[in-house]
Amino acid sequence: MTRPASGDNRSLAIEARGLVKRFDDTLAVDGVDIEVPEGAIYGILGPNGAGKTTTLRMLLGIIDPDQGVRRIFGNDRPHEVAKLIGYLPEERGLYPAMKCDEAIAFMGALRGLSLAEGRARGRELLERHGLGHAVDRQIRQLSKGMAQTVQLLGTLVHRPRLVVFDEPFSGLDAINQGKLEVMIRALANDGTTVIFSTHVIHHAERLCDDVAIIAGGKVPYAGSVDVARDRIPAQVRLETRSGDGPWRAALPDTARHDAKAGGSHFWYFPVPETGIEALLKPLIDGEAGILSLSIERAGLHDAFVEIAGEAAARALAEETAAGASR
Ligand SMILES: Nc1ncnc2c1ncn2[C@@H]1O[C@H](COP(=O)(O)OP(=O)(O)OP(=O)(O)O)[C@@H](O)[C@H]1O
Repeated sequence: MTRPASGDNRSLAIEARGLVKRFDDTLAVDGVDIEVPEGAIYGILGPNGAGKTTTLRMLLGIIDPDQGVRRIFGNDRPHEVAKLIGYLPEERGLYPAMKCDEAIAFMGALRGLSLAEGRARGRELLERHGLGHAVDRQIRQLSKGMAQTVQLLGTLVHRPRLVVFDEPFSGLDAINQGKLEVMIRALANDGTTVIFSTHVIHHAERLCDDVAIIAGGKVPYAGSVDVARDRIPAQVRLETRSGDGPWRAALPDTARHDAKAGGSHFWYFPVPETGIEALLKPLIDGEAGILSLSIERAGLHDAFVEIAGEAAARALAEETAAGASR
């Protein structure tokens, strides 16, 4: 099933306006507005301490905002719709003595599911996600990644309409991160709305229809990933055999030039307003010797730098590197 593009008239799973939260002298969240359409995969992207967890907790009603409103499926009292929501908190943890199916059933019971139903569904979920062999194992006998997957499955046991994952990729190896991406896409394909926080740009870029970029408690951008990327003009990457000649006049003065040891030359510049075709004739007639030519669209990383600034992007990159080496 193809999901509709963001920005259409779907109803909103989450609507937050002007959320503010202060802890003593820390302004953790400073006027956050977000809109999450039903069925979307939505990312809250930002470095450590940006306000991601505080925002998610306010959306869920775990804490109340000092100012602002939030509506979940149109209801401004999140507790009243708790049974429609699955939540993976940043602090992971299940009771170590419980067996996997019991742990999932327990999480279901907290959302109104009977224990028998929760256990049956837990077994089904474990089987479907490659953990059928672990059904009767206690949580304490699992690896950290497996325990985290069980907790994730526990958030789905009651078939929520909305799932809220706080840094769901942290603590998972690359294989389990890949499986989680598949799971998130499958949830959205079935109509479940997914909102997750992350400090890793490529998870947001690969998965999300929409993102809120958050830094220092503020959201300088909330909207479509594609629109964010298109804020930066696409770049031409041209490789030529020749390094000079009359054809150079066809390139903008600002083109960046790299001469390679192998003898070829690279030129980087924004796609000219006249289009790429107008460049080709002077290059060919002037015998520039075109070796390669491509148009490269900006990634979400470039957009993040533009929107949130170098310092926030550096903080994000440092956390990603630290996470990879843990
Ligand atoms: N209960 C609290 N008491 C005091 N300060 C808090 C509390 N919770 C969060 N903060 C502060 O609010 C700011 C935002 O924290 P928050 O946890 O929302 O950020 P985050 O983007 O989720 O970062 P991280 O990924 O590191 O958790 C930080 O400066 C944090 O220290």
